[in-house]
Amino acid sequence: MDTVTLAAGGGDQPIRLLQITDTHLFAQAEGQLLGIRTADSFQAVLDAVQAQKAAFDLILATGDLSQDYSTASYSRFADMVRPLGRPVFWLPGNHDDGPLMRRVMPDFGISPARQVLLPGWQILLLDTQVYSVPHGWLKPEQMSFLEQCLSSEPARYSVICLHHNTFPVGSTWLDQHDLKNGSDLLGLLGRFPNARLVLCGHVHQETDLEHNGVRFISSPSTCIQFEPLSRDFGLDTKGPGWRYLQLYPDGRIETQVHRLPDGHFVPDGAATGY
Ligand SMILES: Nc1ncnc2c1ncn2[C@@H]1O[C@@H]2COP(=O)(O)O[C@H]2[C@H]1O
Ligand SMILES: [Fe+2]
Repeated sequence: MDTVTLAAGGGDQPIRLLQITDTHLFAQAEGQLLGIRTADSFQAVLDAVQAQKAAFDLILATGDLSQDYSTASYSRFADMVRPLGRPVFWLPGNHDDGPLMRRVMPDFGISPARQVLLPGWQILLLDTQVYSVPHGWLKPEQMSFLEQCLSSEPARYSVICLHHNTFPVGSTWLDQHDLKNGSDLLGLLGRFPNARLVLCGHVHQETDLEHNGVRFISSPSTCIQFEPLSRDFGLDTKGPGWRYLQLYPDGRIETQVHRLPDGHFVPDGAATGY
C-alpha cells in the first residue's frame, strides 16, 4: 500500500505536521550516543510535544530512527510514538536498515506509505539510503516515483521528504555526506511548479533556504546536535528539538522549531565522531 489518503485541514485551515528526526534509538533503553541516552532524549521531546498541546494531523519521521539497525529499536520507536495517537510516516536514513523497516513497521502499526494524499497537498517519502555509507543518492526508481507523483497530482502542492540534505550546510566534515545527486533532484523539481518544500533530517541542525521557489528545510535531532559551520566534527550544546509545519490551502508554509531547554541532554564534548 504505497498511497494513503487522509482528511486534514479544511476550509482555510492548514494541514498540521510534526517532524521528528534522527532519534538514533537502540534495542536497549540504556543505549547511548556520545553520552546521551537517545530513548530518554526522545521521550523528553515527546513529553514536551504532549505538554504543548499543539494540534498536528500526522507525524513525519525523516530517518536515522535507529542507531543499531535492530528490530527492537524500531519496535521501541513505534511504542514511543503510539501515545501521540496520530498516523506516522517514515523514510530510512543512513543509520537505518530500510528493508528491515519495510518488513517490521507495519507489524508495529506504522504505515509503509510513500505517498500521503491530503486536501490540496501531497507528502512524498523518498529513500536516499546507500548501503553502508553515510551519504545519500536518489536511485532511478526513487526519481521516477517522484516524477510520477508530481506529474499525476498537478493540483496538489507537494512536500518531498528525504533523509539527506540537498544543499551543503557549511560544515566540511558533514557536507561530504550530503545527497550526491542533488542536482538531479533540482532539475526534476524545476519542471513541477507544485513542488513547494523539501524536508530533511541528517544534519542535526535547523536550516531553511529557498531555491527557485522551493523551500529546503532541515531540523534538529531528538538527540545530539551538530555544531553549525564547523570544518571538523563538532557538537552543539543546544537541546534536542522537533519541528511543526502548517501547510495552507494557498500553498503557503509556516513552520517553527522547538527545543528542550539547554543543559538537560548534553553530549560528550570531547567526542570526535561516531
Ligand atoms: N568525525 C567524523 N567525520 C566524518 N563523518 C562522521 C564523523 N563522525 C560521524 N560521522 C558520520 O557522519 C554522519 C552524520 O550524521 P549521521 O547521524 O548520519 O551519522 C554520522 C556518521 O555516520
Ligand atoms: Fe543522524
